[in-house]
Formats: sequence, structure tokens, C-alpha cells
Amino acid sequence: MRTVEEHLAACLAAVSPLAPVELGLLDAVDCVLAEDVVATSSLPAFDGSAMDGYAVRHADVASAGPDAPVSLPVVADLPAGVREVAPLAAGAAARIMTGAPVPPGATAVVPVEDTDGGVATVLVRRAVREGLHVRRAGEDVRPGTTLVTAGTRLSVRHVALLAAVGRERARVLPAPRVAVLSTGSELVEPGRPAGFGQVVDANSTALTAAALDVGARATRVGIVDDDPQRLMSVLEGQLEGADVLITSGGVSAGAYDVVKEVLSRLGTVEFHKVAMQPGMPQGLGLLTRGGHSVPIFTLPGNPVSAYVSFEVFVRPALRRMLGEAELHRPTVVATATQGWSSPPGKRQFTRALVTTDDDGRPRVRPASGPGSHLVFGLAGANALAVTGEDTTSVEPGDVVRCVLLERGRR
Ligand SMILES: Nc1nc2c(c(=O)[nH]1)N[C@H]1C(S)=C(S)[C@@H](COP(=O)(O)OP(=O)(O)OC[C@H]3O[C@@H](n4cnc5c(N)ncnc54)[C@H](O)[C@@H]3O)O[C@H]1N2
Ligand code: MOO
Repeated sequence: MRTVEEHLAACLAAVSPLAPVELGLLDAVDCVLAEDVVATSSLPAFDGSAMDGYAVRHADVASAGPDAPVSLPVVADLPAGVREVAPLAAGAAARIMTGAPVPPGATAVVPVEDTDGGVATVLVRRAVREGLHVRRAGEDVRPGTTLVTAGTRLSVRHVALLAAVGRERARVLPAPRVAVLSTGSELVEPGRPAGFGQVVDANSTALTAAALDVGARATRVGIVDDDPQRLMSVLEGQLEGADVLITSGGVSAGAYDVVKEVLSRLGTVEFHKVAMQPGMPQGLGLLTRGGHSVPIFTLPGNPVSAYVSFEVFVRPALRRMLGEAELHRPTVVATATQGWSSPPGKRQFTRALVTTDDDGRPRVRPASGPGSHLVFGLAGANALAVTGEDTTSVEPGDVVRCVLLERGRR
């Protein structure tokens, strides 16, 4: 039997980040940047007005006050987007809008609220200090500044910056394409009635959602019944368009466990028992076609086993492919308020509910019994409480490490 660490190491070794690609900014959001982005121009690009008002020389309005307005002739009208701006002579004002270039010679902008709003001449009712309401060229970004470094996951805010400096595209690690399929002749499509002995396919939806949540481009392929030929041809059909394949079911010891049967023959996929509960039977390997090799994770069919296997092995592998430095979810050490038992020799991942007490200290209790088919309790959990191979029971008051299952990338 393999340890969890041994199988995780094998899973991580089976994947690597994809080759960088140039993507439009909207497609690059959430991808890891594969280049340093360096500014080639200034932001703002020119001295501009931060207010609708009048560009003046501040010395000309030094004596202005509410009861002592200064009258200046208005010699220009400057909307945002104006392409030519004449220098401002002493003793004159230019009507100016927010975002318009400030004329050479002007040293400040008087907001329209501090004037009479005149068009031919303007009465200025407040003195302004030098530079007031003028946005200086380059005060935000100077050419040569490194704006975002390689390895950064592009947030909406990074993309806003790249767009502002004129970038249309960025070189990023692409999100892996993940194809998810469920195996089992007992399975029926969600939404279809399940007859006696039939089971609704929950895993392909759950695992596709989980892969999307990590940031992969995941597709739910659906159900393949327990027919070796059909399974092989569906898998081969997916190879070209996928960077990762995930299956569930058919990997334990049953007479019709076709995943194990079919893929064992291919040689590069190995099946192991991993010392964990749930999630003991695991398969991992590479499927190759036309020189294109795709890692395949074959997860156990029980829905909780499939989900926990994804969390423990596939999620870190996908994060590695996405270029994330931190592969694992955050954990918290919580005090058990209720006890539970744990199988000897196996690491147990218990569906759990972590809460905080009145003093803000974390508390944990099981959200479900241990059966790998109990999905109701899984939905009520917000954590996996992890107990070691040597632990056979958790008592109230014991401290337990819990993996927090929040939605999203972290
Ligand atoms: N003799 C042994 N039997 C079993 C062993 C073993 O070591 N020896 N291991 C058990 C463990 S642990 C697990 S986990 C399961 C894993 O079995 P498989 O991966 O072969 O999965 P199946 O047999 O196909 O299905 C198991 C169970 O889950 C249901 N299932 C499967 N796929 C889905 C799906 N997409 N959506 C919802 N439910 C699904 C399926 O109907 C079965 O009830 O094997 C134990 N047996
Ligand atoms: O190890 Mo299985 O995954 O208990 O249900």
C-alpha cells in the first residue's frame, strides 16, 4: 500500500505547467503571468486636469476670495480629447474639462464651483496653490517600471493596469483543459429517472465543478458504461482536446472494473491502494496518442471517495499545471467538540464542520458518518478533518488539523 505522500508525489510528478501562450487580456484574467510586464510609456501620458474648471497661473488668482473675485479672460475651451493646446499667457484662463491636457504655462486648475462659470470672462472666487488639480505626466507609471512580475496570477486589477498602459495581450500559462468522465453501467444521466439498481451519475458533475473551481477549463464528458472497447475509444477521443483526463469508478476489485482492466493493459497507468479513507483505490498514469501524452487520474467511484481523491491528489496537480506556487488549501487546527473513530493504518479525511467559539477559537465536529456513499453529509461540510495513520479515535477536546474547503483559488 502507498502512503498519501507517495501517491501525491507521483501525481505531482505526472504533471507540469503548460507552455506559455499569448492571450487577450480578457482570456488572461486569472492566469499566471509568464513574463515581466515593463512599462514603455508614462501614465498619465500628459499633464492633465483632474477637475472641470479653469486652467490658470496660480499667481494670477492669489488674491481671489469669495468677496474679492479675480476676473480673467477665457482664451480657450479645452474638452477631454483635445489634440492641440496653445500655451496659456499670464493673466488669462482656459476653460478645461477633466482629462483634458493642461496648457503649458498654466500651473493649477480652479474647479468650476469656485467660479461664476463664465465663457468669455470668468470670475475666480478662490485662490489655488501651485499644481492643484493637475495630474502630472508619469506620476503614476514611468517608462521602465516593472508593472507586474512573471509568476503573478493576473487579477482584475492587474488587467486594469495592463489595459491602461496599452497592452492588449499578455503571455501567460494557459489553464489546463480537463475532461471528466464517469464509468459504470449502473449510471444514468442527472435528470433522468433511475430505475431499480441504477444510480444517478453525480461524480462527473461534481468533479467537473471542482476542476472549474480550481481554474481549469473543465468539460463534463459524461457516462461510459462498463464496456472495455467503448471506454478505450471514448478516452482516445478525448486525448487530443484535453491536457488532463479524470475518470471515476471501476478501479477496485470488481469483476466489471473496466477502467482498471483497460488501462492496466496500456502499461503506463498504474493502480495502487493508498492508505487513506475514503479514496483507497487510485490509478494514475499517462495516455499517449500521436506523441501527445495526457496524464490520467482514475478515481474511485464512491462519490465521497471521488471528491476526497480530487481534493487530495488532483487539485494540487491542477494547481501545479496552473503555475501556482502554493499547491495546497489552507488548514486550521481545531478542537473536536465530538469524537469519532478512525481506521488504523489509514489517513482519514472526515467530512467536518469547522466553526469558531465565542472567543474566536476553531472548533470541529463530523458532518457525516464515514460511509463513502453519504453525499448529504459532504454537502454540509466545510472542511476535511485529517487524522493520522496511527489514530484510531478522536476524543472531544483533541486537536485536529482541518483542510478548509472554501470556494475558489486559495
Ligand atoms: N472486494 C473489494 N471491494 C471493494 C474494495 C476493495 O478493496 N475490495 N474497495 C472499496 C472501496 S474503498 C471503494 S472506494 C470502491 C471503489 O470502487 P470503484 O472505483 O471500482 O467504483 P465502482 O465499483 O464503479 O463504484 C463504487 C460505488 O460508487 C457508485 N458510483 C460509481 N460511479 C458513480 C457516479 N459517477 N456517480 C454516483 N455514484 C457512483 C457505484 O454505483 C457504487 O455504488 O470499491 C469498494 N469495493
Ligand atoms: O476507500 Mo473507499 O474510497 O472507502 O470508499
